[in-house]
This record gives sequence, structure tokens and C-alpha cells, in this order.
Amino acid sequence: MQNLFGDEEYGKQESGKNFADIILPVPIPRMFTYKIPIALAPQIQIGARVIVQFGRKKVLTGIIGKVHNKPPQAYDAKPILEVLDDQPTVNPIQIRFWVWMANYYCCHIGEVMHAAIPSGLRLSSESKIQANPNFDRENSSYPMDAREDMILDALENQSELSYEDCEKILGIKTIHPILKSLVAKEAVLIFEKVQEKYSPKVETRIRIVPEIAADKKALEAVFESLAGKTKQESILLKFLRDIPIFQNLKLNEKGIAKSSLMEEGDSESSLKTLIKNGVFESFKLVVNRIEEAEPEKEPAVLSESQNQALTEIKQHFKEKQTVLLHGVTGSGKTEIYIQLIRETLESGSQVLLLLPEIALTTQIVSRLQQVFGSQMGVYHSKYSDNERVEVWNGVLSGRFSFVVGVRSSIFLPFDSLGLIIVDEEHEASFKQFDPAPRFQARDSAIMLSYFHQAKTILGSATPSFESYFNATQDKYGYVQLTHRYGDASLPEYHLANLSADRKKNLLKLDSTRLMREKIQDALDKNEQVLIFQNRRGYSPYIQCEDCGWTGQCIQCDVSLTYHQFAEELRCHYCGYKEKVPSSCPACGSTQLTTMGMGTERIEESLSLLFPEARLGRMDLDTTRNKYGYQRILDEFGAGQIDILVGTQMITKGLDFGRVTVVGIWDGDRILNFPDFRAGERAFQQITQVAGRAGRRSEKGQVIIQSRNPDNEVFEKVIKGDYYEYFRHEMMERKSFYYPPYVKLVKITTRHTDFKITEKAALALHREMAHIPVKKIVLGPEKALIGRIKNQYQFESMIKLDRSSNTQAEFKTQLNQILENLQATPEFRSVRWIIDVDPN
Ligand SMILES: Nc1ncnc2c1ncn2[C@@H]1O[C@H](COP(=O)(O)OP(=O)(O)OP(=O)(O)O)[C@@H](O)[C@H]1O
Ligand SMILES: [Zn+2]
Repeated sequence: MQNLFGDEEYGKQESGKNFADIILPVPIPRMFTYKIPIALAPQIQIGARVIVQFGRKKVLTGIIGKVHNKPPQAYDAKPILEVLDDQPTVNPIQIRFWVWMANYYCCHIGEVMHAAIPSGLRLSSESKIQANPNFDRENSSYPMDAREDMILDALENQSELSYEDCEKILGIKTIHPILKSLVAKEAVLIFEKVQEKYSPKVETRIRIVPEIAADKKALEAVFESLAGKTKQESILLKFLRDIPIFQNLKLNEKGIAKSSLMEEGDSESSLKTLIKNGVFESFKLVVNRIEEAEPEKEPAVLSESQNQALTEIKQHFKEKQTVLLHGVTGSGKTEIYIQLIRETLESGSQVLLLLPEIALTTQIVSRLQQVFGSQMGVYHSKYSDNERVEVWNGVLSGRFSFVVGVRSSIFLPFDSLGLIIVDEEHEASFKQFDPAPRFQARDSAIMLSYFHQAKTILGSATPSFESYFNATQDKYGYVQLTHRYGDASLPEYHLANLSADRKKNLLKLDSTRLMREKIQDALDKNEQVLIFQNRRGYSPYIQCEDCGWTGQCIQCDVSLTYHQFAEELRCHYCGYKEKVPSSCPACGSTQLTTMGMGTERIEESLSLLFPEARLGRMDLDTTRNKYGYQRILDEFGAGQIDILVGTQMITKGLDFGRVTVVGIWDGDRILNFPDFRAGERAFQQITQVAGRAGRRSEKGQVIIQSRNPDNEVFEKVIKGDYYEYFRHEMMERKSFYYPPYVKLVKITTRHTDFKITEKAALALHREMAHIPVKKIVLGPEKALIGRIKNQYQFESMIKLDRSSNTQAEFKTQLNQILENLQATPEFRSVRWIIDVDPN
């Protein structure tokens, strides 16, 4: 792929240049240019943090993005005030990547910076000044002038001052020279307030005093002296059990956390005595939040077809940057990744494995950890900021040469990636909706890979049509695995006709007879069942039987979802909730009924249909806390759950040998995506969830309940005819101008006033019509959900010619148009959201 919009100069540096473009944490589209003072020239490095003045009063910390010789035309460049870093905070490849992202996804470079750097490392918008604790004011050999003394006086009463505070104290604007002089005299320190947000984890640990640990006789003597003192003796024994120093004396150095040594009932005073008598010593250790693990297992031996695939991948890599690995569910793609990861690490390069969601990661992560141990870092969305900083620093220091992570891990400070793997590359969650940058992590990974001159593997059992299209165009290499690993075969599908069963009175609690029979079969054989429903909560909504009233969100144009457990109606868009009314708020009738099906209600139905079965549920509501997924998956893996009901969370990557039956509760619902990808998504979702069944020797059974079982998507899925379906869809997309034949840009116009929203959207359209590129503009239309959180929304969709020139030209002009519109007083508070390559 070419570098579409990234300016090649970013991230490159030549000496003798006297201007620098700085990335600033403020909502401005571009970088700002500053002068490099001669004194600072030797310290200027791409990626280093600097202090600059922005506007009349603000002092900001920014990052050097580019060094050049072109003075800005629209304004006079101010000088850079200070360089903060000896070592750059981000590397040149990262800067190039950010610039590309901001250009491609039409957002501010500051927004990319914000997304890229964990807040623990984030640059504060303001630096602070504090007294240098090592400075002795009385005995200082440097004379201070009056102004310097004023600052030092102020610091005796206040522990820190902002630049603004200093301006006030001195009553002047140009305080920088004074501060600089104070720094040079070592009287004050300038620091980043937020930097302190990252705090290392310190543990109190206990070890045996080294002289005793190294000397068996001495230790024996200690035991003798403890005869009769059972409490002390038991603590010592416990230490030796957990830290077997006789096998490995080195283990004593790191000792054991005091909290792990002391169990319930152990007395603190016995430990104290042992320390006082010089048996143990206690010390502090900075420990990693992310636990270390040693590799336990050798990678598996690849099957013949896996080996074949591996060879083909390497063959393609000789000519192509990207390879699509299309392997049916359960074909063993992970083992192929493991092999490639190993080889890349051995060659000294870094590896990034992207996964769509955390639900997926738990199983694959532990598999990888067994092979790669502590050289592997994990970066996921439920990590605390401190944990993120540790992964970031781990990549910088070389502790992690391999990272498994969700989409934001593409921002980690890699400097020599050799391979990026995007697993389940078809997943919609690789796209970030909100806030900007609204990036597609798969597509961005390919770009990142290009900047590193690395290779990319896209893996899936149901590739996105975009990726498959690129493979058919020979842009990507294409490798297939058509069989499951080992004895396993692909599952068998059954369509269960809801309408027919209803007519024959066979429907019980929305289950067909076939569904009940298959579940019962599995339970009888002590096998496990997964039930998929793409809707959480109890039921979509509550309705009044008499007047037809349904609960509506007060802030959004959507109906509220009934959550039975909490007795609440909730908005899934803004989180608004209210108690379930006892009577209809419109007509007073008490005849309120629930309509439709959510996971919570299906769980209830199943408990009535199969009273002896143990049920579990996995959806957003049951997995809110950090270990929610893990707990449910552990229980399921341990066979403590017979039937697991879940949303799309259960469709992805799960590998449980005892699952033989997968039920799709409402197959019709899957077909109802409101856009051109409906068919593609349905095909993927059904194939993926079905793929959880029969992954070992027992053949899997998949039951799809539907009111119109003749739908062609079902037919194609059942035949496993991906290619046929792809061809059919591509014909439609070509004739109706949809991706991959065009590029889409969606623009949402938002405001609290309906009229203004509409007017602004129309004004945008008038302007866009003049952009001289090949395009089709649709809209503006009231969005599908016309109002969210009290903001009205209008949408425009632009279909652009695929050529990179067209896209670049359109985006540049669009940014200009929006800047101008935003400057019109009438539209000042209108928000425009640009979504490039929307889902
Ligand atoms: N070479 C091998 N030796 C031993 N076991 C293997 C080997 N290859 C795959 N397996 C096992 O086969 C099962 C399926 O493999 P894996 O989960 O990697 O499939 P997958 O292609 O990722 O499937 P999906 O797309 O459905 O997630 C796993 O339990 C895995 O441990
Ligand atoms: Zn709402």
C-alpha cells in the first residue's frame, strides 16, 4: 500500500533547520510551527516534548513532529521555550503514523495524540514549578535578582505554581527567562503535573537473611532454636515451601510478598520476632502489576495442512506485505500464528497480535502465555491506566517484544515491528466509533506495518468482504485452511421453522420442538449448549395492551429496554433508566406486557423448559467488572454450566470441546442490520457462532430458529459457500456503489435545536457540492435515531471514487468547509462528526 496522505517529511530530521512543527493537545486541525532558538537546537529531536506558548496566555506541552526551514505564512512563529526530554517520548514512526491517521480519518492530530498516549503519560496542558528540594536558599552561591526572589518567596508558601501564577506574582508576561534562570541555578524544578499519575506498585516483601539462607548449618540452627515456638516455626516452614531456596538459592533474593506469607491466623508478632532475631528481613520492592509467567509449554506440532499453510504464507510474504489467512472455524489458525510469532521474535523483531475484544482474549491469551511467557505483554480495554503505562514502558524497555492487545495497542511505542497479526479481522469492533480518531484498527495496522516495513496477517473464518476483495485483486496473498484440526468436522445445520411450529401448537416459550429436542439430547449426553441471541436485557420493550403505549427514552428517539432483574426500563444508547411503571402512564391501564426477547428472558425460559440444567448468561450486564468474562468462561470450561446464553460475546473464538449444540434463538433478527453490510454480517455471525459447536470429535449441531427459513443467507451459510455468497453480494455492491467499489464518508451534524441542525446540514451539502472530485452525495437525512442525548442528528453519506487523490482532495476541502461553517456565528455550537469508512 502506498503512503496515502502521510507527508514523508514527518518523522525525519536533518540538522541546520530552524523551525519545528509541534503537536499540541488542543482542538486545532494541524500542527503549529515554532522557531528553534539557537541555544535549544542541539536538544531538538523528533518526538521530544517541548514547552511552547500558545495564544496569548497559555503555555502548553507539545511534541515535536517535524523540523524544517519553512516559516509559517499566516502568523509569526514564536520560539520554543524549553525542551523537556533527553530521550524522545514517542518515536518517529509513531509520529508518521499519527499524521497519517489524522489525515486519513479527518481528525485533529491532537486527538490522535490523546488516544495514543495512556493518560498516565499524557502531556499536561500546563507545566508546574516547584522548589528544588536539594536547593539551600541561604547558602546558595548564585545571587538571585528581585524577581527570582519573588518566585522563591511564593514557593515557600505554596508547594507548586503554574505559569499563570508566576505571571500574576511578577505582573509581567515574559516569565520564561526568569524561570529558566531559576532552573539553571537549581533553585526550582519544572515538572509535568500529570506525570505523577503513574505510580509504581511497591510491595513489602520478606526474605531470609542472606547469610543464613546461604548456609545450611545456620538454618538448621535456626530451626533448633525455634523448637516449641510453633507459630514462628510454621511461618518459616511456609516460607520454605513457597520459596524452595534449597533448590534455587536465588529465589531468596526476591523473597515473598508479606501478604502472601501471612495467612489467616498467622500472628504478626511472630513474624516481627523472626525479623528482630535476624532470621527474616523485610524490604520494599517495586513490582510489576502485570504478573510474570514463565513459558510452560512447547508449541504444538503442526498438522500437514497447517504446515502447508505456513509455507504458503511465507511464500507470499516474499512479494506481498499482507496475507489473508482464511481458515474455517476450528482449523487451528492460532498454532500457525504461534509459529510465525516465534520466528519473528527470534529474528529480533517485535510482534503485535490484535484481537477484537477482551471476551475473546482470555482463552487465546492464556494459550499464548503458555508458549511465550513473560516476553508477552497484554493490553486490554479493562486495564487500569497504570497497567497500560506498564505495558507502554515494557515495550520501550524491551521487556515485551510481543504484545497481544485490543485496537488501541497499535499506538504502543514499537520501534521495529516485524509482524502484525489481526485475528478475527472481520470483526466490526476493530472500528472505533467514538471519540475521534474514528479509526479502523485493521486498516490502520496495515498502514503501521507499512511504516515498519513489516508483514501483516489477517486471519478469519469469515473474512470481511473488503479483505477478501483485496485478495481476489491480488493485493493480498491468500491462504486457505478448509478443514478443522484433528478429527473434528464442521457442524451440521438445522433450520427450525417458528411459524410452522406455532400453527401446529408446538411452540413453547418461543422454542421450537427441534430446538428443545437437540438441547435435551446434549444434556442427556452430558454435553454443553450455547444459545445465541443478539439482544441483552429481558425484552426489547414494554407495551400497553390497551393503548399501545411503549416506554421511550426522554433524551433519545428510541424505546426503552425492559430489564427484569433490576425492574427497570433502560436506554441502551445513553444509559437513562426509570422504574417499570405499574400502570400505563398514557391511559392508566394495568395491562402492560413485554414484547420480544432478550438474553435475560431466554435464560428464564430455558430454566422453565430444562429445570434440571445449570444455566449461565454472558452479556454486557453480567460482565461489567474486570474479571466477569473470565469467571463465566472458567465455570463453563469446568463444566459447571450446561447451557450458556449470550450475546455476540459468545460467538467469538471460544474453544470448548464439550459444546456440541449451538442454538440461534432468533435467526431473523440477525438479518436485520440496517445497512449494506446486512448480508455479510449475517453470514459472518451465523458461521462464527455455529463454529463453536463440535470442535473435537463429536459432530456439532446448529439449530437456527426462523420465521422465514427460506432466506438465501441461511442457505449459503449452511452450504458453507462463502465464495458464492461473496460474488452475489459484490454484484449488488458494484451496481449500487458500495464498498469496496467506493469509499464511504459519513458526516453527522448535531445540535440541540432541530431547526439549526437541519439548516447546518443543508449548508454543508451546498458547500460539498462544489468539491470537484468524483463523488455521490446522499442526504442530509434525519438519522435512524433522530435524537441521542437531546442532540438532533442529520446524516450525510458521501461515496467517493477509490483513488487516493480523490480522497485526499475531498478530505482537505471538507476540512476547510467545516472550518468555515464553524466560524459562522449561527453554527458555532453545531458539532460535525466525520466518520471515514464507517461500519
Ligand atoms: N497442531 C495442533 N496440535 C494440537 N492441537 C491443535 C493443533 N492445531 C489446533 N489445535 C487445537 O484445535 C482447536 C482449534 O484451534 P484454534 O482455536 O486455533 O482454531 P481457530 O482456527 O482459531 O478457530 P476459530 O476461527 O473458530 O477461532 C484448539 O483446541 C487447538 O488447541
Ligand atoms: Zn437515551
